Amino acid sequence: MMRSDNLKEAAASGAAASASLPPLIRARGIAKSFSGNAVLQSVDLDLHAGEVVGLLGENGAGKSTLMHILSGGLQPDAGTVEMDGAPVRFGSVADGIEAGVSFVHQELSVVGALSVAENLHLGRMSRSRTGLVDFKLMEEASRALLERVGAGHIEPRREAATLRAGEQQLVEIAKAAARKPRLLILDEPTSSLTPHEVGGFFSYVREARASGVAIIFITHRLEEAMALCDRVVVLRNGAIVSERRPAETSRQQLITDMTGKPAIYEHRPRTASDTMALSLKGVSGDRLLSGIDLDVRMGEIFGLFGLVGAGRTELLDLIHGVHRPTAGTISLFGERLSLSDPSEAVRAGIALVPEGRKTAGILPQHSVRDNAAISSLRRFSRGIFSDRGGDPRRMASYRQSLGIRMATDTQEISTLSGGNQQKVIFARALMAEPRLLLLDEPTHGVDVGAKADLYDIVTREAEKGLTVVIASSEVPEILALCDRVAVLSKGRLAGILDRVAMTEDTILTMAFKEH
Ligand SMILES: Nc1ncnc2c1ncn2[C@@H]1O[C@H](COP(=O)(O)OP(=O)(O)OP(=O)(O)O)[C@@H](O)[C@H]1O
Repeated sequence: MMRSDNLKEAAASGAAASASLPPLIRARGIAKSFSGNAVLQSVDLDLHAGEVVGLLGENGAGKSTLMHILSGGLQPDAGTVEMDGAPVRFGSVADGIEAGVSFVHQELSVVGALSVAENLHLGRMSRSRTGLVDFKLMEEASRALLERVGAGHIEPRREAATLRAGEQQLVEIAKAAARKPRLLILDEPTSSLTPHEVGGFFSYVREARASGVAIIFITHRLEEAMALCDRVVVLRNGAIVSERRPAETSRQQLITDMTGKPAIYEHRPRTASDTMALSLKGVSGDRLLSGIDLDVRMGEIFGLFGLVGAGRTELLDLIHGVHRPTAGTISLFGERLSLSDPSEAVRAGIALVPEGRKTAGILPQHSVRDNAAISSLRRFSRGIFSDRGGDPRRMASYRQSLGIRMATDTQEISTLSGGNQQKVIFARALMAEPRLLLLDEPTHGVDVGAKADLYDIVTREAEKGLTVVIASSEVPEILALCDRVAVLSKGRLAGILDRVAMTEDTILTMAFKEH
């Protein structure tokens, strides 16, 4: 196992106050394989009370697997775990929780039909003296919990299904906080939070650290890891390759630790085609959008930026036929679109990579191959699995170019790491050979190296004539990829910036202007 020199020193000083005590968690020689595939190889990790440790690594590096082992959801093939110096072996997640280990997963699991308060109290409903569930008490406790994690704006009575992904994430964090854990594991907790929510969440983590909780923060956002963590551990191919302190390292160094090479993607300018691909005239609809005019040329990569609630996803939904516009017209290559559902969009040559994997229509019980084949098959036939093989050669080529990590494409998609599932969804959209590709936050959960690969592929497809519209809340993504950007604000078009005018400043100023 490779380890950097500053490693042990950093680990030891992570919690100087508790230096004389054994670490809260000491994991030694942790190994795990799936069907003969080694995912973790002899991992050693110490975690001290009162420190925030960032866990970084490429998609499929083994981060979630290691966390499942520490929290009792998986058993290691080899290795030991000690807690406060005594050996422990959690037989289940419940055992882990009992011992004070709480794991907030990447995939959300709130129960949509229940209220926020009920979700927060699942399995531990407050009861009055008469034995009835005391909703008032539950709501008050929920309000306090939500406020603690920076989610005071969420009303406890709200039905959980009506919450945004980011709000659901905060409810999950509040639920974990309620268990008063000693070790809190957070797997990509900020991927769908607004910048404001990230601020509130950071305050909670700092407060938890001050009260002695050990926190593991898994993220693909290196800036956040650098801002929040006392120590950053990098996992590569199932082994720890570095442990560093944020103040003594750089973004580039961490990327190199993760991938073995620096990942830099620069926008490649292209000459605009004369052919109009997508044209929106006075489009209103989906309750929020009003009077949108846009023209996107063939082969252009066109960004849609806006703060939460600006209408980015809603606009993509109108183009993709999820909803019909209440006014205005949408045309694709000069033909007016009148789509009544998304399957018609696929036949018209429009593919969408939707936001959020769970809602992205993956079939979790099915193989990667079946999942990748869905939309391309729909285009040519009406049955989903009429040819279950899809096009294995093209899938193999995307597997290679996107670096999709899996044992075989007959593997169930749900056994892939989160970021690799996202890449399969991306491959699926491209395999449909669309004329127009709609991307809604396409790189959530995708590691920095793979992001650069995805940008490169999108750019290469655009060079061949594919028209791309990408909604993103990440300004660096817009700047890396887009030829122009439309900024939305409260359902209206605040303005369009071309390449020369696009900077972080101009984009954000425009987005905030009418807010
Ligand atoms: N139940 C399983 N069966 C087979 N393979 C699995 C299973 N669970 C995980 N794997 C494999 O183990 C590897 C590591 O996955 P893991 O989820 O730990 O990665 P990760 O570092 O968390 O990635 P990401 O950043 O994409 O979330 C992946 O290649 C994944 O496909």
